[in-house]
Amino acid sequence: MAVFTAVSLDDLSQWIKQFPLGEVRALEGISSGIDNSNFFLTTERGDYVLTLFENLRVEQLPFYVQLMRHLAERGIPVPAPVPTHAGELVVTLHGKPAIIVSRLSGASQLAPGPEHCAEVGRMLARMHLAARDFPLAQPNLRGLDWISATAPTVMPFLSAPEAVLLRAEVAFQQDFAASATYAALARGPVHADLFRNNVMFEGERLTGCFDFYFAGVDTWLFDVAVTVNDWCVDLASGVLDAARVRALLDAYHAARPFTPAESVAWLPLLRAGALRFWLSRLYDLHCPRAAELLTPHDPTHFERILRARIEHGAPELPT
Ligand SMILES: Nc1ncnc2c1ncn2[C@@H]1O[C@H](COP(=O)(O)OP(=O)(O)OP(=O)(O)O)[C@@H](O)[C@H]1O
Ligand SMILES: N[C@@H](CCO)C(=O)O
Repeated sequence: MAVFTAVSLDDLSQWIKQFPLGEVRALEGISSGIDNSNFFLTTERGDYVLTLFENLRVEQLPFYVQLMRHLAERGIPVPAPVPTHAGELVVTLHGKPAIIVSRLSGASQLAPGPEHCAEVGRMLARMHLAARDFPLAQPNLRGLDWISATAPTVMPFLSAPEAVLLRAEVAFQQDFAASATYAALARGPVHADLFRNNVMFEGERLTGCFDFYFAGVDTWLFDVAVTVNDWCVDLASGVLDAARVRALLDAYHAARPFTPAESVAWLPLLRAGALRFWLSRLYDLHCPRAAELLTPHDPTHFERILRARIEHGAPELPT
């Protein structure tokens, strides 16, 4: 269950008047999602999603919400936040910051083929280019600073082989982040969590992506790595599927060509992407938030992916 704050039709009848959306017709809690309370909202004007932020700090929200607006205005298929009559995008409901965004059509594609991966690669490149002139900046809050600070917290819970791998990979990533190759990588606002469950499809047509609440400024290639590590792996083994990797990378490259520095950085950043989610899943498993009711994601999946990248490498980027 993922409606942490109950909201009723009655609660909304006055509240909705600050938006140009007419009367509320229906409200339905959304059961997936682990961070926020989400509702499908139907009004006289159409279909929307209402989100109440349970954990994010209010000062973090402008980056995410303005980024969605910026991308939507440039034709990237992401939820468009609806402003109030007064022009506010974030308002309070039951004491929590809340937004209303447009509802995307379609459904997740949890068993993607190369054609789906090509759509994702194309959209990701277009998104990176469209965000180049986004004026707000916020670092990736799950970047290397967070990784370096969090690794010692989970270390006491790990087996000896896990601890050896985690210590070695954090050191490897710290060295790589200090290199000239890393400094040469293109950067900008990135989604940073573009997993299968955050993208919608109708058949083979991508209809949109959502969940920008891990977005931040980081290297574009890190975003590609996070995306490939989810969309192009065999979920049982963590092994990359060559056809899906090729489809995603070729489509990205056609819209935003990879640079020579990115070719050198590709394997280290695939490892960085695996490390980031291995560690966040370890943290959620061993250090759960108070009153956490949800089943944590399995960390061993990303440990396997990290070991597979270290041992077997990865297909090269297109040039
Ligand atoms: N704009 C949208 N259009 C259509 N469906 C949406 C939209 N936003 C969210 N959803 C639906 O709500 C669900 C939960 O949303 P979301 O993933 O953003 O929540 P969350 O609490 O941040 O979850 P998590 O952190 O687990 O990804 C999604 O799986 C999707 O089905
Ligand atoms: N995509 C994350 C969940 C948080 O969005 C994971 O699979 O660990």
